[in-house]
Amino acid sequence: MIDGPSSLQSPQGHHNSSPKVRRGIGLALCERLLTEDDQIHLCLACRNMQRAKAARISLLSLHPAADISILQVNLGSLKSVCQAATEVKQRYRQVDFLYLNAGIMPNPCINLKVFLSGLFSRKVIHMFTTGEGLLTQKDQITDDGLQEVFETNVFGHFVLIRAIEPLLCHVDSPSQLIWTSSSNARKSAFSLLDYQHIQGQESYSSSKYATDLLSVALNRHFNQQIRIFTNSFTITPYNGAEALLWLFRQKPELLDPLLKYHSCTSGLGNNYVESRKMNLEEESSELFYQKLLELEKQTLKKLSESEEEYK
Ligand SMILES: NC(=O)C1=CN([C@@H]2O[C@H](COP(=O)(O)OP(=O)(O)OC[C@H]3O[C@@H](n4cnc5c(N)ncnc54)[C@H](OP(=O)(O)O)[C@@H]3O)[C@@H](O)[C@H]2O)C=CC1
Ligand SMILES: CC(C)=CCC[C@@H](C)[C@H]1CC[C@H]2C3=C(CC[C@]12C)[C@@]1(C)CCC(=O)C[C@@H]1CC3
Repeated sequence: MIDGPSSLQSPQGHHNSSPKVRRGIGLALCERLLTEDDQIHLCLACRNMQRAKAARISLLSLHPAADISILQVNLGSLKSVCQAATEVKQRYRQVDFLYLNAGIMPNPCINLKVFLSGLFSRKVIHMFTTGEGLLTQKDQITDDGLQEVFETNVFGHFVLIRAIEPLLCHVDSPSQLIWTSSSNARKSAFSLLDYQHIQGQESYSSSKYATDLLSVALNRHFNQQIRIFTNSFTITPYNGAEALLWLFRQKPELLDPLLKYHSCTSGLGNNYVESRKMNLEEESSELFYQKLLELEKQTLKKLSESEEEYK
């Protein structure tokens, strides 16, 4: 999911006659961005239009003069991602900020053994801030034949970025792409040989590590125009939006593409941003990027062939 001035943002789901506004990090970010600058144009990219409208109304109740539009996108469907990209290209000439915030962690289960041993070890704080090795998930396959967590958290965003690339790369005013990773990203959960995480049970950690790797490769390929940020465990969505808002205020050329920017909250409840070096090799990021280009080629070909069949 995406968001930002002259760009896009967070989706909401479920078929419901009176949809409630889902108060995640995406909506908190929109509120904070509009408080910072109510002249921006926000486009909320959401998978469920009812909930997108509810989010828009909620934002307008706080910022009545704000310019907010909505757009439908389901990141777990390549067809939907391609349609959304076409729509974005029709509506806008340039996207200044692209926030890729959507992410799922389906059916999480706590590994009690890891939790109990972590509780009585020196790593207890690390465990509570990263959830490292603590959670397993049950993944499933999408209609595109991909792992759902991988497609939603990584590949859907990747295809979208590439599809709207002409709106992002302007020499005179470069865009900022801010992709939500996590402190839960873990190198050992990811494998280049199984980047969709078909074989493991830590698809979320794997997908967030994949995000970190891709941010580095995208930054290189898009001529230093991409920056990544990550959250730690967030006590409230408002706190979780801290690094996202901080990045909105930064000059991209002063940021280091090998750092992740974490939203943190002190014991006294003060929010701050901390940068930490990512645990990755640039060579792996490039290899992964090439693999995704290949996957994109194959899956888009399959999609257009199946659409031809229906004609
Ligand atoms: N909460 C936390 O502690 C942390 C969160 N993060 C990351 O921050 C981001 C936001 O998290 P948070 O606000 O807590 O999570 P939420 O579950 O509240 O929000 C996630 C958003 O992603 C959307 N989404 C899910 N699947 C799709 C899809 N297929 N297509 C389009 N949109 C989709 C959801 O839409 P819908 O309403 O339709 O489901 C929802 O709006 C995620 O990337 C998450 O991984 C990182 C670190 C910590
Ligand atoms: C008392 C009791 C049963 C505590 C369990 C706590 C855990 C449920 C949390 C401790 C650290 C948390 C955490 C996350 C989820 C919940 C915990 C595992 C995330 C993995 C959520 C999504 C992220 O992106 C990062 C978070 C890191 C910390």
